[in-house]
Amino acid sequence: MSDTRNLKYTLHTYGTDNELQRLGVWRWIRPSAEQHSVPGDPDAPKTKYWLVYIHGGIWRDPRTTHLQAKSAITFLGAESNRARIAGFASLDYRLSPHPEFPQDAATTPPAKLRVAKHPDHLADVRCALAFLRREYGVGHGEGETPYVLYGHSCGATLAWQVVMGVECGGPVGRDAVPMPAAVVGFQGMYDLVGLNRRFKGAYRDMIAGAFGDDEEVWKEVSPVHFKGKFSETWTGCEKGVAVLAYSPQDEWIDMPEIDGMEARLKEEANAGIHVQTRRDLTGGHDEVAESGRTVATVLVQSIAGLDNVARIWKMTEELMNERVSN
Ligand SMILES: N[C@@H](CC(=O)c1ccccc1NC=O)C(=O)O
Repeated sequence: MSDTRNLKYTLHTYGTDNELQRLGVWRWIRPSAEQHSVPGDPDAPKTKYWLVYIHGGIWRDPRTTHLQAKSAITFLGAESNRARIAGFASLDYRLSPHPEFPQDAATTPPAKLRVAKHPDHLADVRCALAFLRREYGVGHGEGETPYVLYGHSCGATLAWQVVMGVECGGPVGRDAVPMPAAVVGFQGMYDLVGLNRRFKGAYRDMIAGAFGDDEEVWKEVSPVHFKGKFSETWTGCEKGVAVLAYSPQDEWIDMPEIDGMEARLKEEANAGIHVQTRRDLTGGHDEVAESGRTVATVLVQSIAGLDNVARIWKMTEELMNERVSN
């Protein structure tokens, strides 16, 4: 099953200030053949998706890079998946300082310095997504290829912040950032204040390293406390899915983190937000991200979730048309 021979990897830079303003793309080597069609199933879904990853590392860990996506990509890079996956991308973004990896600002070239502060991380993620839209046609508009945005830990936070439209200035306007078809969070951080409180302040320094000391800011950027409406900021959400994937063996992120996000999203169930929650993954916090099999399985299920939503829309439209013609 594991195979990247069918894929060609390209490293792109989407910014010039820092070496982490880069992203990896894996595309099928042979030009896209006709879609496979499943014999006998006229309703077989035909949509292809890009899969776009945002890694975690609590906004600061230089050991985690876009290459973390590789293990799942090797599982999904089998020729048979060409029919459903348009390509893979994985983003790096500027990081905040990490106390175990100090840098000397006097001697380190600026492009290598890890001194990002919120909203730098998010501004980079948005630039990267706008880059994918320009260069690869990834997006939610007419003629664009839809994508699944998946993230691990703070990567899941960043994915939701894209959807929330958290203010971050930066060079990319809101309209340039394509909205995903699905948002998939693995071991996600959704409530920075609540998480830190439940862990008795253990995360204070890590979160402050990225967001500063003001807990009001932490709250503002936390998807659980989003004051707006996901159903309004997430263009196309009624045809999309939100997936919360969680392994209870996580030593860093507890179940209430998932419960809180699920409850927040379900507040908007009637406004078109479709939530799928899995609490049965296995492995510790980082193990989930490193397990290509686990990540790949959830991504395949997310695409199946999108297919279900598409099928329901199609049935509804057919029923409506019948009514009109009767
Ligand atoms: N390995 C990371 C720790 C880390 O990634 C982390 C720790 C606690 C809760 C969430 C984490 N990662 C989220 O992106 C570090 O040492 O900075």
